[in-house]
Amino acid sequence: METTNDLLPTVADANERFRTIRELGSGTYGRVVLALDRELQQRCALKILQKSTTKYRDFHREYNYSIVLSAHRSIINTFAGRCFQTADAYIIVQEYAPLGDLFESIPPQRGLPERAVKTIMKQVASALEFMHEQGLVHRDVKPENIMIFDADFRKVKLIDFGMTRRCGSYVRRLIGSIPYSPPEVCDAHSNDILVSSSMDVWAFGVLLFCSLTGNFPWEHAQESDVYYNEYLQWLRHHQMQSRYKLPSQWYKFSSRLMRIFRKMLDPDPLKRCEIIEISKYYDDRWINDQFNSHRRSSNEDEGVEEDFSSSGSGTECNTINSSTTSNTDFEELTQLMRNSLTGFDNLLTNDNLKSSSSAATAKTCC
Ligand SMILES: Nc1ncnc2c1ncn2[C@@H]1O[C@H](COP(=O)(O)OP(=O)(O)OP(=O)(O)O)[C@@H](O)[C@H]1O
Repeated sequence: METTNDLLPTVADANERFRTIRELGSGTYGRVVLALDRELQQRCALKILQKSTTKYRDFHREYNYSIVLSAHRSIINTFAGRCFQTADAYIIVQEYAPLGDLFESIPPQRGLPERAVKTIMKQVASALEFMHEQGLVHRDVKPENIMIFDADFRKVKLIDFGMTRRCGSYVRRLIGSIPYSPPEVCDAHSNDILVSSSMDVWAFGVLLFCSLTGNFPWEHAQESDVYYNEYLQWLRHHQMQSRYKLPSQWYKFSSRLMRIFRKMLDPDPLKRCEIIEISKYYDDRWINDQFNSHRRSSNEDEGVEEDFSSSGSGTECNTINSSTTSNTDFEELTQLMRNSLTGFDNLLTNDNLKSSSSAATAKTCC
């Protein structure tokens, strides 16, 4: 029998201790509010998981992982002693991130400057590496789950351990996928999917692309997706050492960055690199100079790039500007995903969704 009173103190009136200030976000399983802890006179984030929609087992798992992982400097701090439950909900009390999440900071169709992305990715990679060392897989790496604490991105933290599972365990296949889902999840035939840290590596690669471009590389990592298929064709030719035109949405990246993309975004999970691999690339230039809209000078030396001038059957390479590089619109698609997370009723009333194939896929994670 499940018991709910062994883990958290039950509070009759949460308002006695916490004053709600405003809603910070909502997701599949609950909502997050900014509150003032009256006792400590400190602002904090309350993640409210309704008992009607959250099994005790799921809350218990997320709570425990959140506490254990708090030890890492790039993972959100969960205050074990302050969490509580009411008659209706479990409340996880966490430190408040004043600058919101990374999604809100990425300029759509433009992306963040290379330097900022490197600063962010170093921290996210370190957090994921820590998780993987503990034998845990996050399974929901995306910009909405990376919180920002300062304008220079020197302090960012990973949140949301609701999907986290032990490496080597099995999870039920979900219907649909999101752009961060790896191909083995998108294409899963069996009902049970083996959890592996390589899932996070794939999502990290997509996150890297999104942060640098403000676009998604594809909507789904499936051959039926034209952008994914283009990437796949290019990758296959590259592996056979034959020349093939790099799809235009990858055109701005240096050959070094394309190398790490190939290692992280390998369709075969067994061939994917570890998260730590990225650390070998921080000193390299990631964006080709002529495409770097954030650069100050245009006349710096360039590395030798691959495939740019070769002919092939891939998409025509376009000059980089906001319209030609946009494949899957980052802002629209992520907004669709966010809207969908607020409830299925909203999905049906949102005009945007009616014309988008992502509607049915938006409710799931990798
Ligand atoms: N500590 C925090 N400080 C500030 N905002 C936060 C904090 N935690 C969460 N949020 C906001 O609330 C949103 C949802 O949080 P969270 O991902 O934990 O909920 P969820 O229900 O698990 O969401 P999802 O279904 O998307 O995984 C985040 O994207 C973020 O914008």
